[in-house]
Amino acid sequence: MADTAQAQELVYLVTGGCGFLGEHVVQMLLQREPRLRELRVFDLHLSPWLEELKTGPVQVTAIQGDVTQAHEVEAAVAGAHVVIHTAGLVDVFGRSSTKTIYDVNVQGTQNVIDACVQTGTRFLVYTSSMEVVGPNTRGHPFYRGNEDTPYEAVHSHPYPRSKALAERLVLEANGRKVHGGLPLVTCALRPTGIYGEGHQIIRDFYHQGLRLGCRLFRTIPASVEHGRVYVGNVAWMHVLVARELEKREELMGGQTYFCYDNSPYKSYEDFNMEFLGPCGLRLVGTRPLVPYWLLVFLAALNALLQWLLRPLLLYAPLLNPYTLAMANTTFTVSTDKAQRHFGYEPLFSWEDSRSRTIRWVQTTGSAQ
Ligand SMILES: NC(=O)c1ccc[n+]([C@@H]2O[C@H](COP(=O)([O-])OP(=O)(O)OC[C@H]3O[C@@H](n4cnc5c(N)ncnc54)[C@H](O)[C@@H]3O)[C@@H](O)[C@H]2O)c1
Ligand SMILES: CC(C)[C@@H](O)CC[C@@H](C)[C@H]1CC[C@H]2[C@@H]3[C@H](O)C=C4C[C@@H](O)CC[C@]4(C)[C@H]3CC[C@]12C
Repeated sequence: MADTAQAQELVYLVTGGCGFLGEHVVQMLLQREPRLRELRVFDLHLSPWLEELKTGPVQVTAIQGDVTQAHEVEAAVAGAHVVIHTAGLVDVFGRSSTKTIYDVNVQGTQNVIDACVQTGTRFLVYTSSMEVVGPNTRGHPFYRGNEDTPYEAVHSHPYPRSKALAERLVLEANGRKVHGGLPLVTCALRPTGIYGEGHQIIRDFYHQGLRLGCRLFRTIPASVEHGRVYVGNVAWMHVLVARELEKREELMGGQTYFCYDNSPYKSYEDFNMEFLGPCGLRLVGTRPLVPYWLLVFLAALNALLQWLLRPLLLYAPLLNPYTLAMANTTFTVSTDKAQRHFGYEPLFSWEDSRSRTIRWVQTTGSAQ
């Protein structure tokens, strides 16, 4: 728990606080925000671990709610000093309808903004995504770019489109007068591919490898870099930006920041092997074992099967046209904007991030 030498008078709200990133943001706030009096955790699905947090010095208020319901959001926001909005539908596998993705990611974000304005909450941090930039539908590489790198952000998939629209709503809301007459101060954080304890996709790859005789088969060229960032460092950036937003509102208000740390630049599959290798898996092939055209065909077949089977069951494999295109397009960031604007430095080294993730994957293997 954080040192309580400072007066505890702040109320924070974390939407999506029971999610993969949200849980780490909640824990990081409790450990590193000494001014916290109350921490509200708002989520559609509340997790049992919340109960363990209710014995500490900070009042942890679990709120089961839906960001698409404006009245529920307003009730949760009322009285909060800061809102960290991580709630979202992260779906690139075709599990949810386009409407549902927009309802949650766009309308839900609009509801959070409106609630801040109506209740007088002045500081809003939004969890955006690298995908609001790219990779774009043209497959243009984004090689170690930054927040100012020119890039044609063109999307067709509902998830990146919804994130881009939501981010624009948040940034445009910066400066709006909230109840009480003071300006709303907003900013958006853009994590690249987050990894770490609780990451469902790495768990899926691990279990897939176990089923294939402790092997995974390379499908992506090793030369295609994909940006990755440790969940603890993303959580730390959220806590830091929320703290500094009040002191530096002129500089930080309305800004976007990529989330970054010292995780190495590797292909998506090679990066995953940093954790899956020590857990007993090996990646077969120094280059893709099947030709790209065959992967395109298989991805399209998966999409067709998903559509045909939808009335009967949800078929949502990792390989689909969108995930294949993403994995095959270089997208990495190299920036220090967060350091320059609010003094961000990664809290966890690459070595620490890696060992923590390996330990977690090893526990999930026994828990399958
Ligand atoms: N995972 C990544 O690699 C990654 C990368 C960049 C950005 N992001 C963004 O980070 C945020 C969190 O992502 P995550 O990976 O932790 O996903 P997640 O699915 O683990 O967490 C999302 C949380 O939001 C909650 N939620 C969903 N719909 C809701 C609703 N209608 N009302 C209230 N709560 C709702 C879910 O219950 C869940 O707890 C998302 O906004 C996502 O776009 C994720
Ligand atoms: C089946 C193979 C082609 C395999 O290599 C596919 C990997 C694929 C599931 C992932 C490749 C890139 C990932 C995405 C990326 O890390 C960034 C994202 C942004 C974030 O906001 C949400 C998650 C994601 C879309 C992430 C999802 C998995 C990949 C597509």
